[in-house]
Amino acid sequence: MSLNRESALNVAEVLTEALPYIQNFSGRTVVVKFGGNAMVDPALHESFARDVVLMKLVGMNPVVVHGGGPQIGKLLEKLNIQSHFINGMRVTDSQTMDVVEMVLGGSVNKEIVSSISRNGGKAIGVTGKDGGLIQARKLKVNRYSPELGASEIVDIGQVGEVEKIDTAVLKVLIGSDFIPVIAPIGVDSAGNTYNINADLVAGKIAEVMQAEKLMLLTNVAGLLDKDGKILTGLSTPQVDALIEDGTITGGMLPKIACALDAVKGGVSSAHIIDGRVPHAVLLEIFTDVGIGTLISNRTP
Ligand SMILES: Nc1ncnc2c1ncn2[C@@H]1O[C@H](COP(=O)(O)OP(=O)(O)O)[C@@H](O)[C@H]1O
Ligand SMILES: CC(=O)N[C@@H](CCC(=O)OP(=O)(O)O)C(=O)O
Repeated sequence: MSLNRESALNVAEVLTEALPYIQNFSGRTVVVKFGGNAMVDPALHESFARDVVLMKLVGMNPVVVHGGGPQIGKLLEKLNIQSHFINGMRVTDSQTMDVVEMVLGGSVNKEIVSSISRNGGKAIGVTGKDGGLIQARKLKVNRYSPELGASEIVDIGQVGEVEKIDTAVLKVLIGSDFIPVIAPIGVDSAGNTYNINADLVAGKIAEVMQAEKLMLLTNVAGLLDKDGKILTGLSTPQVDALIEDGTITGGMLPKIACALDAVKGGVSSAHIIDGRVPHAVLLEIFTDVGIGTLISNRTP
């Protein structure tokens, strides 16, 4: 692409504006969760990969955790396997688990690794089974039952929560300048495999790595109120009230919970941002343009 003098000056301006951010974040870990909904558009997939490569080139340590809910849904549908969600979690029997592992650990993971490689980065794809990265246990889900008039624990199959992250494999990869690309599948000490919501994995990884930022890319502009306005800078009690009055539901539930947990656990800030915006990651990191919902340990 050739630039005229005016646009070349704009480029120079943008680069100098980015300088303090590059200096501040150099050597810091940034965990980026690439949601399944945000990755359906090939052009956006490519711009995401370029952003990650650029972050690495300017000295940050990006760690990618990916979802793949819609991609899992498509294959289940093809195979005529019914699927449903409780509290934003996919009910996972053993047949569904096989499909989840195939899609997350296989096609989706390798597609992201390939697009990062195509754009000049060195990525390595792993699932939580590799190097014992994600030790999991069965998730107990509490759901309000109108029949009982109280909440009850429901069994949603092989759905897990993170018990422990063993960072050894991540440190080896980052130390050798690879970009880790992580599929949210965990395993327990008995060898049982678990399907884990990708937001929860991203939050825990950000916490144990004491990341500078946790960025959750999704298919909405951020956390929205009932009128569709973006909410930002929220405290835990405010979030609890929004869950209680039904403003936050479905896939936004694990997202907001893990963002709050991550900042409580020492991550400087968590961002829920619109993955449908080209270069959403770069805009968030290198500019003052506040996009999406920010949750930081500086909120009241
Ligand atoms: N208050 C809210 N603000 C924004 N999105 C919400 C809210 N409550 C529920 N949602 C739903 O959460 C979805 C995002 O979660 P999810 O579908 O799991 O995305 P991803 O695949 O990116 O993880 C949105 O598309 C929206 O349907
Ligand atoms: C337990 C559970 O719900 N696991 C998710 C894992 C993938 C995921 O989290 O994908 P997104 O980020 O695209 O939603 C699922 O089976 O869909």
